[in-house]
Amino acid sequence: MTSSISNTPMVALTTGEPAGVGPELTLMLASSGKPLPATLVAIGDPGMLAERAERLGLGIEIEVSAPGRMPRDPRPGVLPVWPVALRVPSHPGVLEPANGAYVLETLDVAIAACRDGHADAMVTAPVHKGAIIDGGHIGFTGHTEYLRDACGVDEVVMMLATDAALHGRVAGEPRCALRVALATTHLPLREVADAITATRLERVLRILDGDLRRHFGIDAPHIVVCGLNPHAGEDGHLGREELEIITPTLARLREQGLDLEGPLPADTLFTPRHLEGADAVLAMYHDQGLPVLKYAGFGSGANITLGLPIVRTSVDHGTALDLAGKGIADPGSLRVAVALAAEMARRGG
Ligand SMILES: NC(=O)C1=CN([C@@H]2O[C@H](COP(=O)(O)OP(=O)(O)OC[C@H]3O[C@@H](n4cnc5c(N)ncnc54)[C@H](O)[C@@H]3O)[C@@H](O)[C@H]2O)C=CC1
Ligand SMILES: NCC(=O)COP(=O)(O)O
Repeated sequence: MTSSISNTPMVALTTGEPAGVGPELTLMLASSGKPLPATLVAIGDPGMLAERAERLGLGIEIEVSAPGRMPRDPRPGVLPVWPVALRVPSHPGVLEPANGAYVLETLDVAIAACRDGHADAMVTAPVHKGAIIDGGHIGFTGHTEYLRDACGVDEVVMMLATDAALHGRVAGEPRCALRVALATTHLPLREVADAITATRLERVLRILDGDLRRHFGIDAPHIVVCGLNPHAGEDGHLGREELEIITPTLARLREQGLDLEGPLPADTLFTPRHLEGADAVLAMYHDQGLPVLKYAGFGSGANITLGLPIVRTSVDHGTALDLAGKGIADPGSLRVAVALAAEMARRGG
């Protein structure tokens, strides 16, 4: 048992799709010389990581440890790695679906470490959903849903936040401080409306309210909720989900003490007047909320899975295959995700 929350939290960092930027961002972070508020252990193929470090001229030594164990004396310039073997060799920018099983194994190692108390939190570098599915893992849609199932909970909530919004409520927060949670995650747009049920919305809002208190120290979160349809349905003329599902669910939860506003038309919700005083926005679907978030702070935000019994954060971007192996991808979001995971772990997970 190596986790020591009273000192520096121990963060297990999965290195993600091996053909993407995850391995090099991990190495860049570990070799930057800038202090991190966590002790890092990377999970991935040690040979691949050593090869990428050499390719990019990053002066960092890979030190293999047995999963769950840390070197007694973590040293600068040395990255501890819990090894998982690639299934086939990996080259930057070239997807190999056979490595889907490798990627999922790195997640399993991190989840087990968090559950067994060997790590205080997990941070994930990006995976390529298509490659994992093409590798035969048909039901895979993303870390969020994989973690939900692996941790045996009914519902989780994906929330992304810009850096300024990550550390609790700050007086005079800049306008770009945004937390955006999603009522639905990775599913075809065609299926979104059917997925917006009263049961799902109620679970999502309870998790969001509870985890804003637990992880972000916000006592009475004010949550602003988007409508699903244009103009929030225009009184039923442009869709009935607001009248039949969203409005009644919000009313029921308000009676139980949640501080909810909406449903508001999503096109004008993301303006200063509505965002002022909002602790989070609940968007109905992925591309309703995330483009705004990424416009406000791409590269310096983080993705948090709410509703889990463990702490998991991630980057705000994907595998960036076009940049892989070139050493030009920005490690900013990974740094923010590690710092946030450490902060959440210190708050008690
Ligand atoms: N947390 C995760 O595992 C995530 C995984 N993905 C996956 O990534 C794959 C590619 O998705 P895309 O939609 O193409 O998004 P992407 O984020 O990989 O790329 C979009 C654009 O942003 C740029 N970009 C991404 N990360 C960057 C960084 N660190 N520094 C500088 N520029 C960066 C890319 O070069 C590209 O121009 C998909 O399979 C998707 O499912 C996407 C988002 C999150
Ligand atoms: N766009 C965010 C995203 O796709 C992240 O998904 P996940 O793998 O963290 O579930």
